Amino acid sequence: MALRLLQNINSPKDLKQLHKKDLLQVAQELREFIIDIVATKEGHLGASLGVVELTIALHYYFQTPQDLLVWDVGHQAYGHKILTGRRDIFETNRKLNGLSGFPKRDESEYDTFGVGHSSTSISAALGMAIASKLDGNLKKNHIAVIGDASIASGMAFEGLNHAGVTNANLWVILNDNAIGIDPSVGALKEYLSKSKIGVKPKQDNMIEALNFHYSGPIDGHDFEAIFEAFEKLEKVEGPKFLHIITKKGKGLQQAEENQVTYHAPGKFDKITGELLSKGNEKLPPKFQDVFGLTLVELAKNNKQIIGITPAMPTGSSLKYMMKEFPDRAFDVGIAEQHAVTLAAGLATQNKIVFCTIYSTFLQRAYDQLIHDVALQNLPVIFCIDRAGLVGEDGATHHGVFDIAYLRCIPNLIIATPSDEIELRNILYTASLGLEKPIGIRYPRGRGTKLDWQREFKKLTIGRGKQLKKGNKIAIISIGTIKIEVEKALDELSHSEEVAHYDLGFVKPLDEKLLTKIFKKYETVITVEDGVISGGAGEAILAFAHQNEFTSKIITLGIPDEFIEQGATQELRVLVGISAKRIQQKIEEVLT
Ligand SMILES: Cc1ncc(C[n+]2csc(CCOP(=O)(O)OP(=O)(O)O)c2C)c(N)n1
Ligand SMILES: CC(=O)[C@@H](O)[C@H](O)COP(=O)(O)O
Ligand SMILES: [Mg+2]
Repeated sequence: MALRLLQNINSPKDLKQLHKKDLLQVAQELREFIIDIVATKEGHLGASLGVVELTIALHYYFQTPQDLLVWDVGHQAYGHKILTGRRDIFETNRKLNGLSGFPKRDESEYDTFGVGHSSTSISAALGMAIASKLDGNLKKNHIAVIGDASIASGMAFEGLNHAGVTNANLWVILNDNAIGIDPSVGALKEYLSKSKIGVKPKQDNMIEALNFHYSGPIDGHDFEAIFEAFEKLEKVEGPKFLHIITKKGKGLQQAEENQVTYHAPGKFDKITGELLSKGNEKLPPKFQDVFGLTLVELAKNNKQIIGITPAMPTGSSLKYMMKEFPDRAFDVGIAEQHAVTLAAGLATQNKIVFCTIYSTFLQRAYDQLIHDVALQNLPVIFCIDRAGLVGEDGATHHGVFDIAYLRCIPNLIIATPSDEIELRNILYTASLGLEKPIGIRYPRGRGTKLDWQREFKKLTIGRGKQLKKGNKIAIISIGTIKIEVEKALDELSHSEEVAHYDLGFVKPLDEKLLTKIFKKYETVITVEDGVISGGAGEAILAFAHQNEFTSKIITLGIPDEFIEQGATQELRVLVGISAKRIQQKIEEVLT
């Protein structure tokens, strides 16, 4: 690919040397460059393709990095990274020790705010704008770029609400492509689509009602229209709002036509756009599909069952229930707090609610979990997806805090199924009706069992089990990290000395089983794919201490630091919970 212009753009300064008429060529080259790299290195595609013109226009018109640009979520910031000095290392995007897939303050002065979770941009940019004002810096622009799905989140509205009563030099640019990862939902989406086609009378403009100077909607792929809007809004004081319409996936036909798939498509042919993933028929299922398909099975037999996802129907596989039972399965948009309290409300009316949320996004709804669910002991079933290390999304997305942040909440059961069968059985058990809320955590990706659709078995809450006998050391694994322990034991020369237990539940702990273990073994090693501080291993340590057991206890898990991006397996090696590292630890103890 010839990068006639792009190859000479090492910073926005270089971009500004070009004539406006050259920007179309830059846009074409930038698109090709993004497609070229994402086709082989993988990552988020559609969102960055959709904002190519906007990205170029922002860096051409404004004085970045003095003017502060905040990307919401940041999955659309690939063009921004490439134009701000990271073109030649962009192929390391999302790889171990490479560029982060999201803007990150440590990485570049152009990355003004670390992102990954959505809907933070307006608050962050407003904070910067207020600080500039206090410092007497009245010329500085502060620009939040936010998508139509992200702006529907409560947090974005909190930011708009505040900004509207300030005179801050804040720009909010709404990149409206009518889709999140899945199609956008809700009344705001309807409002936006009406304003696009001019059905809404001007006086009904809700953004103007919030005291913003509003401009739009305009074609976000048209440089002239963008510059004209920038010039117009620059003249007014106080918060400004520009509504642009773009197409997600713009420039790659397949990505434009299949926007859900091409949000993050994996490897694909850069010319045809054809996906390169092989047929999946012979592979074990994804945990998400075990969840989603099992839920459909359960919902068929029980009309009280309801499903909820905040904005991740495809990722979580709730899409299966949404298709089969559209009246009982809800995508509520990027609204984790609402999702949890909605679940609580439904549970007060005796509905059996399965609320599926990525572990990292459940952090958003912590108070709702405590105040609305646990405190009232409402038996909501939280299906905590993407638990553990998630790989290339990195520090913003790893689901490593959940055990620690859930363990301290009274009433809450924490289940850590160790494979697909256990997941299926705990979903079934929960559907029969529990007296308390439960969090069921499982990881991103596939399990190991092709024959997972076995007959349901009711589990006893709080019961762990022995998987392998041994006489010297006991390994207790928590959840699906069991597989790494099994591999470690397979390759161990003195494996008869090592027993293996599956904890099953972090809360309540299987005290009977733990008592047996501590009475028998000199050394106990716990292995989890969550943080050590406050994790399951520490729960076991506390149990041993309280009961005056004297075995040596070694806790393996995520150390007290943020883990960056990389392949999940690479990261497991790094933190010491891969099969090899567990084996080394056992050998250390045995010698
Ligand atoms: C708090 C939170 N919930 C969910 C997500 C997952 N997520 C990432 S991007 C995205 C959709 C964003 O859509 P939009 O804001 O319209 O941007 P677009 O992808 O269309 O550019 C979602 C749901 C997230 N990053 N953060
Ligand atoms: C940017 C973002 O938050 C999502 O696109 C996330 O990367 C999805 O993760 P999964 O690929 O695990 O569904
Ligand atoms: Mg969108």
